[in-house]
Amino acid sequence: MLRLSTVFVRNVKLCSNFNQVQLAAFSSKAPEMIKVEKVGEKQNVALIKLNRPKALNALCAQLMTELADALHTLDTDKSVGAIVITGSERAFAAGADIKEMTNNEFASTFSGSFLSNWTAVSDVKKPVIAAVNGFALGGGNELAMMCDIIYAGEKARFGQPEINIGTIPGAGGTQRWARAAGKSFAMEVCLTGNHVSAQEAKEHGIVSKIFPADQVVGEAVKLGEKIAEQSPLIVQMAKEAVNKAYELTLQEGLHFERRLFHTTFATKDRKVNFC
Ligand SMILES: CCCCCCC[C@H](O)CC(=O)SCCNC(=O)CCNC(=O)[C@H](O)C(C)(C)COP(=O)([O-])OP(=O)([O-])OC[C@H]1O[C@@H](n2cnc3c(N)ncnc32)[C@H](O)[C@@H]1OP(=O)([O-])[O-]
Repeated sequence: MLRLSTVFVRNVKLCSNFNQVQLAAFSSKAPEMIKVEKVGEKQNVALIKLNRPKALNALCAQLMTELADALHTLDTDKSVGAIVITGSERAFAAGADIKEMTNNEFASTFSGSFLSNWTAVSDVKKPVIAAVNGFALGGGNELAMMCDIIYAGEKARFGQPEINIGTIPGAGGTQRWARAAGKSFAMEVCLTGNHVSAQEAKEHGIVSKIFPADQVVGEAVKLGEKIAEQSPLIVQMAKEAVNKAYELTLQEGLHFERRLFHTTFATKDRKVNFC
């Protein structure tokens, strides 16, 4: 069995070690590991590009802090109706940064707040679209699956290779694969570490559409623009209702949906578009 440290030596010359205390300093600085811009005809879609090309966008603490900060800012920016997260054509993200985890020990990891900001994507109220090219592995795949919609390039490779380095997915891989693709395929992905092609990912409900690599981001932005034309309030309700399907029983979910549907009749947004 490979140990994290062994894999690191074989595979990784990576970002310097950041500890959790140092991270607070990053939030006041301009981001270095992501690029954020407003795109689309009306500049109402935010495009976040993961930008650590030499490490295949491995998700180190600094990058995840910058991503969480950017998402928080964009979620409260009224000019933004949807957010697209992408990487490069070679890699969306090759996983959590293995070097940073090399010296982690059980007690400090368990009792501390190790990578606690990883859930930031799933806390965003606005729609988040992942535009995936190349490798989306480990935490990279989990990051994509935290998004609401995944568009993939023809050569995208998804997977949970954690098993190869003696650990398991830690940011939702076992749960989200099982819910989207069912037990059998989820087991195959998590127990073998095998890569999953874009086509297979689409067949198993992880990806909604596949495009040539150079069109994925553009198509994701177009989708973002289409969503951004809708009422932000109603979009938020629709997103929340769909997400409840993962949390509630069918009866509870149907009840939740009905109540939100009733609530839309109290909004100006419905009157403008309906009458
Ligand atoms: C709240 C809870 C939060 C929990 C969060 C985490 C949970 C998560 O589930 C755990 C993980 O993701 S575990 C991780 C799961 N992921 C994996 O196990 C995937 C590990 N990576 C690979 O298997 C291979 O790199 C690929 C097959 C992706 C590409 O192969 P290729 O085309 O032959 O390219 P190459 O030459 O190999 O790499 C190019 C450069 O990128 C570098 N780098 C790459 N990945 C890195 C990483 N994760 N890290 C750092 N660096 C990484 C690599 O070192 C090299 O840099 P160098 O300076 O030149 O040495």
